[in-house]
Amino acid sequence: MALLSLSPGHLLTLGVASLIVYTLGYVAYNLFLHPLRRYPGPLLMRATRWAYNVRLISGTLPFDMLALHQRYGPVVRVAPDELAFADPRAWRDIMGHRSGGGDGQDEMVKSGKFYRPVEGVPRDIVNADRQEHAQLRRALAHGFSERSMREQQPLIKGYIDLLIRRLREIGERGELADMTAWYNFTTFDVIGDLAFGESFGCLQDSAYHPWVKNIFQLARAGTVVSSLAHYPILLKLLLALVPTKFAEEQKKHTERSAAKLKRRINAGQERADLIEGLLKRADEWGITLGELCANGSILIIGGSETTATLLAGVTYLLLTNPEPMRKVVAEIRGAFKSEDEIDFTSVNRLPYLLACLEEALRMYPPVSMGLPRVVPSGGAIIAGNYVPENTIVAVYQWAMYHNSDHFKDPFAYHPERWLGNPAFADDNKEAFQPFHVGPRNCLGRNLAYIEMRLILARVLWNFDLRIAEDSVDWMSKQRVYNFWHKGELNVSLTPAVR
Ligand code: HEM
Repeated sequence: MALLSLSPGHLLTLGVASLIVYTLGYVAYNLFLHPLRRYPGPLLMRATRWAYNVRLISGTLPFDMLALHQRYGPVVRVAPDELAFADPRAWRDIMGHRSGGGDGQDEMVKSGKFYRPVEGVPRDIVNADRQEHAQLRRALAHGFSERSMREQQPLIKGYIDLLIRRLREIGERGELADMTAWYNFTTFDVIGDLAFGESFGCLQDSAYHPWVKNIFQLARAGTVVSSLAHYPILLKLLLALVPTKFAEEQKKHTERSAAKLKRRINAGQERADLIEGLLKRADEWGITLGELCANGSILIIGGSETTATLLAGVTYLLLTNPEPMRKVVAEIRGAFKSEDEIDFTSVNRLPYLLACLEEALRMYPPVSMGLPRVVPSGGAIIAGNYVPENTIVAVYQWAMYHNSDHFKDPFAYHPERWLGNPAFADDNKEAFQPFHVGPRNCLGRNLAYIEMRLILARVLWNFDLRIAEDSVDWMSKQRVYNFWHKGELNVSLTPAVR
């Protein structure tokens, strides 16, 4: 009653005062009473999540993490309820099987704030809960078996042939090729075909398909959404403000995916691709078209941008490191008599090529961010530290791999470190997990290695590459909005003289 008799001015003052008192109380709790209060970190990050969010949205988070670990040590409190780890033991403790709650049984679950299911979109293998995940993983694993991959070889080779043809045409016209785009075209076409039964036509049209463009836009918007996911009211407000044009674009995206998948279903179950295993069980498990689409889409997102990023990264690192480039080119051109001999099996006999890829995965990990997990009830021991339940925990790959505690000369490109060179004997290889560990690690790891080896070997077999002036600092100027924001990697291509 007394409130009703207050003037609007008084009500506003009261509102502001309550907000200030609440905020001060919240900050004081986080700093002095919170179960994580003893963990080190910058004051602002320990007090509120905003300092973390600003870094996430501005694309500097993976790099800032290195500076934070250098200043505060291997465990840093990066938000009131979140810890970042730069201790190699954390990989298994966070991602591993039975990484243990109080009873030593519970695995950490993926943080719903980051792996937020989208309303109306069915869950997929990446954001499914534990039980559903195990089922999906079993069904999808079929498409990643060695036998399936052998059967997929002609399809993959066809797209690499087209890539080489397009690059040759560009070279003949004396133009520069943007390798960021060309690798994206190739890997999206390959995985599009393997997951949805048809390519995106990127190589054919020498252009990004709208489906692919949409994915890149969503990744950037995702940094804002996952920041606001910690404030449900603000997130609701943001989602209500999303322009209708954007919602329509999303609707079109879903319709395009469903249409593709229907064509794949009509082609029959017997096709050596990544979705075959799921299609075979669709009736038995009652899997809907929406669920099939969601899983097809996640295969494309997980399987193309990652591989293309690494290929662009290794190409840049070789272009800016002449000695490793000379060695890898000599290895590839010395190992074969003709291009036809470069296939799934023969590329495995190129150790220096593999070392170049590993070192690129270290310096430029496609998943550079920390993918957050939540500590189960009862808490857990992570890298020797007791961490209370409900804490968000993560390992940031870029920061881990540029940490001189684990890798000698971490900012320089040394493929030799992966070939037993004694100069790098003290490197801690356990720290290096670009595909993660445990039950939710990368299902496409073998496919990724095959694609990366084949594509790089074929490009370097065919062309001498030179970096264009405008791309010399390609890597150092990048930011990360979930994905690396890569920009053009322009190179000139001259046919190799053998
Ligand atoms: C260099 C290339 C690649 C890297 C660095 C990479 C890395 C990763 C990482 C770190 C995860 C764990 C994600 C998480 O914890 O949420 C993951 C999961 C996954 N990746 Fe990859 N990936 C690559 C290529 C591929 C390819 C070619 C495919 C094929 C489609 C693929 C399919 C998957 C799938 C299906 C999952 C989810 C597995 C599960 O939840 O059980 N990835 N990948």
